[in-house]
Amino acid sequence: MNVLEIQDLYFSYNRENVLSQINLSVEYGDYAGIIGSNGAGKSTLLKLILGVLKPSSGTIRLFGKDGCDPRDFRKIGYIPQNSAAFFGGFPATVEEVVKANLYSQLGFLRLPAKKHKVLVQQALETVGMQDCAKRRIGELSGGQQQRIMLARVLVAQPQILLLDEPVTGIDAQAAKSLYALLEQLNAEQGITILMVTHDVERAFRSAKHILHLNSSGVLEEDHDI
Ligand SMILES: Nc1ncnc2c1ncn2[C@@H]1O[C@H](COP(=O)(O)OP(=O)(O)OP(=O)(O)O)[C@@H](O)[C@H]1O
Repeated sequence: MNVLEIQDLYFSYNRENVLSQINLSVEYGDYAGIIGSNGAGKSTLLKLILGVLKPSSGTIRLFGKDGCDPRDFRKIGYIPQNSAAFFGGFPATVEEVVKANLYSQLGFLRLPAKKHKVLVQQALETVGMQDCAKRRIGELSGGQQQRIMLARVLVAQPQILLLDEPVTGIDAQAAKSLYALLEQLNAEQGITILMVTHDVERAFRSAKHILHLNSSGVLEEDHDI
């Protein structure tokens, strides 16, 4: 069964055509990587899936429904490009950053209950960062911050992760262990992953399949490295 189904999608900003005739199916439990050169339209494709942008033509079905239903937002764990740099500037602790993503369960004025604290603790354990819960996020390394970004979305127990360049700006060792973590989340928790990356070599090793968005804005299955 497909979590995401895109048919005949075209998209342009103003008059400039960015994506052409995109067809994509992502099954529950899949781990797919999207590669492509700078400006090919990878981030744009994620924004269309999220419903932030509207297709010029074609259809996007997510969780079996047309478009992105706001009630389904909590089923999506989206990590935008450079989000660690954004959150790294917050004067907040790691657990505060993670807990803030429970907003849909907490409401504005309610204090977190024991179960919310447990969810935060579990999310931090999943990414191996439980010992840093009380530290300021800005004090952590780029690789550690990226793990916190992952914990921040995992705390809401998403069904699909949409990751935009998750290893940008982190060293080779941290990138390797982040990929290992993604593989584990996919294999052991069945979380579906759709990841945009420039890290072609490691993405081929980590993801179950790779799609290439070419410079004409067409998406095709890629079997080469
Ligand atoms: N808000 C916008 N308004 C107009 N054009 C835009 C806008 N955002 C992106 N573009 C253009 O759309 C094209 C695709 O951009 P996008 O960011 O999706 O590419 P990308 O494949 O993610 O690139 P990168 O690998 O560099 O992150 C680029 O030519 C870009 O200049």
